Amino acid sequence: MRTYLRSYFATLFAGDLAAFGAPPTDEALAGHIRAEQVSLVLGYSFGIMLANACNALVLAVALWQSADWAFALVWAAAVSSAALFFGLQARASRRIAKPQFVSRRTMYRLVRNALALGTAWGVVPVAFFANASSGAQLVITCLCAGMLAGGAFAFSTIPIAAIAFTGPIFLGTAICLGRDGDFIYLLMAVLVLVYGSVLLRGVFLNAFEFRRRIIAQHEAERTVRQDPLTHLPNRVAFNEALNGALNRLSRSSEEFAVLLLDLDRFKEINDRYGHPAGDEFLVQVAARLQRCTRAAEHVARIGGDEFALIMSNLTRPEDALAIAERFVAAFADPFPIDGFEITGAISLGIVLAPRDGTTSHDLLKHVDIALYRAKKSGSGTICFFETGDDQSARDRRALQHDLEHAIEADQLFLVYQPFLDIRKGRVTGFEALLRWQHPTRGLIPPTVFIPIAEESGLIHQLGEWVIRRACAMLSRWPDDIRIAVNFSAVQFQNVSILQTIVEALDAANVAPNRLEIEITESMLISKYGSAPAILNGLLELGLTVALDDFGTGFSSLTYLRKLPFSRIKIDQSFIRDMLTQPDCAAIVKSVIGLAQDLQIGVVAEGVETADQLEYLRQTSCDEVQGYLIGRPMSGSEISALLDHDPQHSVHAA
Ligand SMILES: Nc1nc2c(ncn2[C@@H]2O[C@@H]3COP(=O)(O)O[C@H]4[C@@H](O)[C@H](n5cnc6c(=O)[nH]c(N)nc65)O[C@@H]4COP(=O)(O)O[C@H]3[C@H]2O)c(=O)[nH]1
Repeated sequence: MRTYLRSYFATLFAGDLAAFGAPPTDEALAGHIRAEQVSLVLGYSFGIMLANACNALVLAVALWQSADWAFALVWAAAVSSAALFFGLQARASRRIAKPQFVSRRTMYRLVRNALALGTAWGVVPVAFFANASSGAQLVITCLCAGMLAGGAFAFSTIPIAAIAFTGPIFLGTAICLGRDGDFIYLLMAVLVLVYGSVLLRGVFLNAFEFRRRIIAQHEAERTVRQDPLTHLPNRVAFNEALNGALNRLSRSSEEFAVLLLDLDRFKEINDRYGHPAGDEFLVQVAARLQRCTRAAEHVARIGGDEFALIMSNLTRPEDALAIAERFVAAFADPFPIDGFEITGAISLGIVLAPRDGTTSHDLLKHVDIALYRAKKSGSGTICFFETGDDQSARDRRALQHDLEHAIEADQLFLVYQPFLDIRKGRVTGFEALLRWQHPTRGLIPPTVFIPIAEESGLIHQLGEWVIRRACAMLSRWPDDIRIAVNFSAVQFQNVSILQTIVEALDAANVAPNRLEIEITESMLISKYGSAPAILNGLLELGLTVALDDFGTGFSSLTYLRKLPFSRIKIDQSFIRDMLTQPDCAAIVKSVIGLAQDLQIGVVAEGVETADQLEYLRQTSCDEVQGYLIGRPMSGSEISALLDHDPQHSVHAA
């Protein structure tokens, strides 16, 4: 019972209408309602307090001739200075941004102040009415009535504060009127009672309506600011929180950190296990991330697989690192979804404000750059932003700018690396590899500029150029020679590539089966929806498709069964180590066996030594490619080579 009463009174004095039968809310929402109530009261406070001070002075003047003038003067001085003090305080706090949450303690203080001021006015009829002149009595009556109405209006959203303020005035008036015993005064007392109850009823109706409106508005805002899947704050809420943190930084130098997290290989999970499983994965990730943070901090989901956290009041950068490490550790255990154990991982970028920026634009740009470096360094990496990062981002942008003009400036060219049929000892074709001769930076390798082209979308233009150039070159070579062209995952976004291929083959007048497209494993499970359509389109056109870098990506055995590849290319990392590491040798042997069983060709990439070639010959590998057979060469070198040896019997060195 005691606990019940204690909790009831705590709710009552916190201005919560649940104490008067309204449905209870959680503390976060209750705090938000209190913030709205207090903000409204503060809005009126300065004017009302000024009126209080004036009224107190009017009363002192009206009682100047009365026997109680000295007490009235002291009373008026105390009330008007208290009213002015509170009024100025209210005005000052209005200048500060409106809080989203107000504690119960603040509301207790407000109710207490209302009671104190109400009591001060309640004293007036009791202490001064009897000895006052009839004119002064009229002034007292008017003032009390005005105070009652004003108080009820000011506290119309907080009934308990309205009761605390008006209650003593009603009581004082009732005592004053009842004490005399005069019938007219008794009638007046009844009138005051009726008047009071109508006033309070109005206060309650208004307060309930106000609360209902705030809750509805809060719900609406929550849907705008909340990610519907994970129920975490979304990008809108995150941006607001970031602006709030920046405001606090400028006002009170409160430092903070922004952590940006990206799920590694989320697209693969989505594609492999289906979208419902992908959604469930995100929900579980959100819950694990939220468990790693401090109570007042909320991880936000700001993109498909991107999460962010603002760590306010940061004392040391190590604190941000500690949370980041907790995030990484949260992925140690797999996620149980639909009977599967799905493993996940994240990469993280961190910026510190003000060190890394004092505007949201700079901070977001820099955290993105830090995340980019983290992702490049591999899963589970955490990177703080470094000034050098900015330089490398600028470099990337400059390179992208130059790449935009590289085709028309004739800076791109293809080199060709041969495939050797081991059994026949002759060249069967060449892989076209793109090169960029930059006017000032020299020769830039594709591993540098292809990712930039992919990120910027330039790859479509580049890819089309490569296809046309490769087909044109192919037309100069014998009919039994094929050419292989690399395809990026991004190119699978653009169905028009099929048209380009048809046009290029037509223009060069070469048979489609001489053109091979090399795609990587990761492309098969890429996010690009049109991938299967384009793959089938390629096959329908009569092209062959090779699976590049086999063994380095996600297991694509299922795809091997589903899609009619003509060749698998074993990644060079396995070839490099197969003579020293038994596991690599086992993988090479089983991939060759697999290709034979599936009746498709198999090429070993990166063959550099005669021993490697011999081993591959013994394991019945079909074709090899690597520096031992030939480095990438220019078109004219290849033409000269083929002209010189019509049988293409280029033997290994
Ligand atoms: N250490 C060693 N390396 C060898 C050996 N034999 C060949 N290589 C290199 O291995 C890479 C093989 O190409 P990739 O796996 O398709 O990997 C290619 C491919 O993914 C991409 N790329 C090249 N040209 C194009 C293109 O036109 N379009 C697209 N989308 N990507 C391209 O750039 C990657 C790198 O190309 P490159 O720098 O030309 O590097 C080439 C080649 O020069 C060897 O015996 N030892």
